[in-house]
Amino acid sequence: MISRLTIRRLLERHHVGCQALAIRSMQSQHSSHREWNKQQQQQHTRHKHQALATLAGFGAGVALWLKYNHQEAAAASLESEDNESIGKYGARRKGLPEYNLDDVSKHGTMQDRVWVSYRHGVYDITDFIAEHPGGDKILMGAGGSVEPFWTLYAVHKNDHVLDMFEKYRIGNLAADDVGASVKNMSDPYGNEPRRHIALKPSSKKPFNAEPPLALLVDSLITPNELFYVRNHLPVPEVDASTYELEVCDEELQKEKVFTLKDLKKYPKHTVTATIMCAGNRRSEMTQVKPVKGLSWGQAAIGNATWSGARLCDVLRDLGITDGKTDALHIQFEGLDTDPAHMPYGASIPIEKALDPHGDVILAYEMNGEPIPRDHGYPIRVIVPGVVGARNVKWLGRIVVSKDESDSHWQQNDYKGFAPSVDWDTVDFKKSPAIQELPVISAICEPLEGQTVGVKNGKVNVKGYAWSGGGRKIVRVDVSSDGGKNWQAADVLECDGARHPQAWGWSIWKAEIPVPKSKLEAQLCAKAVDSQYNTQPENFENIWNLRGVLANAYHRVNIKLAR
Ligand code: HEM
Repeated sequence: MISRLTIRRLLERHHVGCQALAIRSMQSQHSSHREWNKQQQQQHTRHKHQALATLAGFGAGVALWLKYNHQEAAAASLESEDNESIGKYGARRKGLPEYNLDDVSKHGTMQDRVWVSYRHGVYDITDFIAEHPGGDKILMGAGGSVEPFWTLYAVHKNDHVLDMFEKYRIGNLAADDVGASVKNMSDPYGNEPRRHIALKPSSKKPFNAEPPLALLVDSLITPNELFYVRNHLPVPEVDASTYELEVCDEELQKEKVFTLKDLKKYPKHTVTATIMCAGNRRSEMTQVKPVKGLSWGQAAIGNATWSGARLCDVLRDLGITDGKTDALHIQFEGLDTDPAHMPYGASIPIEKALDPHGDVILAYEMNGEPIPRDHGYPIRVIVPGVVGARNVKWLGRIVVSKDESDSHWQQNDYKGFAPSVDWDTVDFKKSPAIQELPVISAICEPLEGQTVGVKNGKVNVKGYAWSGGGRKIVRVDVSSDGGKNWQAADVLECDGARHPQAWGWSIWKAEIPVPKSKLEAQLCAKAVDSQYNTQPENFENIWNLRGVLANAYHRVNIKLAR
C-alpha cells in the first residue's frame, strides 16, 4: 500500500528532466536578486535592534553587542572578497579548443568521459568522480553546466575547490553559450530566514554558522538565536497549516500521514539535549593536515530544551514495537531537497527509536517556542546523544526499514577513517555512519591569544563538556602548563542529568594557578564521561580526511598580565 504522497515523491524523484524542472521552479519561487538584497539589508537593520535585546537578556552587555556588531561588516566583506577571488576561475584561456554546450552534452557518461562547463570553461572531470567528497551528486551536472548546482551547493565557490577544478580544464565554452544555464535564474537562497548578527558564518549558501565562543557558555541553555546552524540546502518554507508527516513501514506495507495537530495530540515530552555537528572543532584538526569540510571552530554545538511527541509513541500506533518488527533502521527525510528532488536524509538504529528511555522526539518546540525555521520548523526529529546530522530538520517522511538511509549524508559523509586513509584510498562502505559522539570539551574563556589578568597567581577558565549516548560528564580536568599538571574544574550539569540519559552538556569553571614568573601559558581541558572515556591527547593520531570527531584536548595559548 503506497500513499498518494509517496507516489508523488517517487514520481518527482525519477521524473526524466526533473533537474531542469526543479531549477525552473526555484527560479519562479523567488523574487529578483535586487529585491532580495534590499530585503536582506532591511532585515539586517531590524536585526541589530533585536540583537541588543537578546544579548542583554542573556546577561551580555552593550559593549559585547557592539563588539559583535563589527562582525556583520567583516562577514559582508568576506563575501565580497570571495566573489572577487572566484572571478578569476572559469575565465577564457588562450590556446584552448572551443566547444559549445552540444559538444559538452555528448559527454554525460563515464563511457563517453564526463565533461562539464563552468562560466567560460569546459572540463573533463572523469578522473575526479570517484574522489568527489559530494559522492554521486556530481553526476547531476554530467554533460552540462555545473553552475545551477553550484548556486545551490555554494561550497564549491571557494579557492581550494576551484583551484583543483581548473586542473581538469580542457577547453573554452563558445561565447553564445556562456551563462545560458543560469540566465534568469534567481537565487535559491533568496528566501532564507533572518539570522542573528553574532553568528559567524563558515558558509553562507548553504548557511552554516556558529556563535562567538564567549557567548556560548553564558548559560546552560543556548538561546535559539545563538544556536549554531548547519544547513546542507536552502531552508524550505513550510506552511504549518498544510504540513504533513508521512510515516511508513516498508516491510508491513503500512503507512499513516500526520498533521502537526495530530502530532500535538500525543503526550508532550520535553528533553534537554545537546546537539553537536560531527565537524565541531575541525579547524584545530586541519592544523595537522588540511581536510575537506567547513572550518568549524569550537561552537558548532548547543544545548536546548526540545518538546514534542515521542517517536516510540507514534510508531506504537502503527503497530511497530520491539519484537514485532524485523526492521533495523528508522530513516528520516527532510523537506529540503536538491535539484533532483532528493531530500536531505539520515537514519538511526531502530533500538534507539523504540527505546522509551532513548527520548527520540518529533519536536515542535525549541526552548519553549515553535522551532525556528533554521532549526527545522515545524518538526525536527531530536535524537539525543547522537550526532547532529541524524537530527533531521523540516522532517517530511519517516521510513521503518531493514536498510539504512541511502542518502549521501548517511553513506558517504559523516564517517570516521584512520589517519592513513586519503581521498585515493577511501572506501566509505568500510566505515559505519557516526551515531553516538565521543566525549568532548572546549575552553570558551579565555580565547586563543588573549591577554589574561593573573590574580593571586591564578586565572579563570570556563568551558563546556559533553559526551554522546547519554554518558554523563563526571569530571573535567584543566591544566595551565600544556598538560603536565591537572586540576579538576567545578562542573554545572543540566537538571536531572543521569547516565545513560544525560543528554545535555555541562558547563565548567576553574580558577587555576599559572606557572610563576612566566608571561605565557598553554591552557588544556579534557573531560571524562560516566564510562571513564576521556579525550585523546592530540589530533595527529585521530586525524581523518573528513575532519570529523575532532575531540583531542582543547589547547589555548594565552598571555599573562601580571
Ligand atoms: C553537479 C555538480 C556537482 C554537485 C551537485 C556537487 C555536490 C557536492 C556536494 C553535495 C558536496 C558536499 C557538501 C557538504 O559537505 O555539505 C560537495 C562537495 C565538494 N565538491 Fe562537489 N558537486 C558537483 C561538482 C563538483 C566538481 C566538478 C568538483 C571539482 C572538480 C567538486 C568538488 C567538490 C569538493 C572539493 C567538495 C568538498 C568541499 C568542502 O567540503 O570543502 N564538485 N559537492
